[in-house]
Amino acid sequence: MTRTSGATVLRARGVVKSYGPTPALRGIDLDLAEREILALTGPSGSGKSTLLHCLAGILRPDAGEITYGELALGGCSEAERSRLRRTEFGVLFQFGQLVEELTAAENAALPLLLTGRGRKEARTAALEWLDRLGAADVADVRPPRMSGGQQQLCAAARALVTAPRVLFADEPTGALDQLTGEKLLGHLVRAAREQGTSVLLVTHSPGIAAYADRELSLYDGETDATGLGAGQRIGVPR
Ligand SMILES: Nc1ncnc2c1ncn2[C@@H]1O[C@H](COP(=O)(O)OP(=O)(O)OP(=O)(O)O)[C@@H](O)[C@H]1O
Repeated sequence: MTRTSGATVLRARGVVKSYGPTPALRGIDLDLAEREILALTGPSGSGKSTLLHCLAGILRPDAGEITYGELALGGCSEAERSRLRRTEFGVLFQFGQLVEELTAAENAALPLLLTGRGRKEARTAALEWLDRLGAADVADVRPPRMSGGQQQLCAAARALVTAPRVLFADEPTGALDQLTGEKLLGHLVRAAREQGTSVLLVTHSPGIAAYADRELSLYDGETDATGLGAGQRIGVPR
């Protein structure tokens, strides 16, 4: 059992988002605590990815408020939101979206190079992260020669190399077989806990959600009838 500190790092209130006539989120409230790993679950089309994109500052909600610490994302310019994603947030998607021409170590070092760190420092940090995530053996391999699991480990190293306060992971194991997926999650969760990163984890899989401290379920753009996810109703955080 892992205790969170309780301080809220990311807060959503009344978040609404539609795509043209299609409502995706109908007024979501959510709190992510420091060091917490929160699983966002629910059926296909329930709004999980849309919510993750809003919380990460990638999409702008139509209504409602999202705050990161004291900072209201709605009041930030695009440039400020990009800076947040480079420095405070990490993102990991179903397909790692690695640069094929670069090795695993070069891919993992990219976020540090983009924030102006030196090549040597960035490479050292990238190698450390690949090692922590169990992918040191592919450090000098390019993505086309890696397995799907190795590619996701490399993408996870890239997402964590800046020591983000929040990691947004959207179905990070969705393209992997169950065993490889659970191995990736095990590494990811341990690494996040070690450095105190909060994680918002979108998943369809109960096996993967079990790695989280708490679960929030979405149905048709809303949290369930009580306004609390299944995990909250049964008294999680575990
Ligand atoms: N770019 C888009 N344009 C139009 N409608 C969209 C777009 N993205 C999502 N939607 C719609 O918004 C709703 C929520 O979709 P979203 O992808 O957020 O759900 P999800 O729970 O993440 O689904 P899945 O588990 O299948 O990824 C769905 O009705 C979906 O069809």
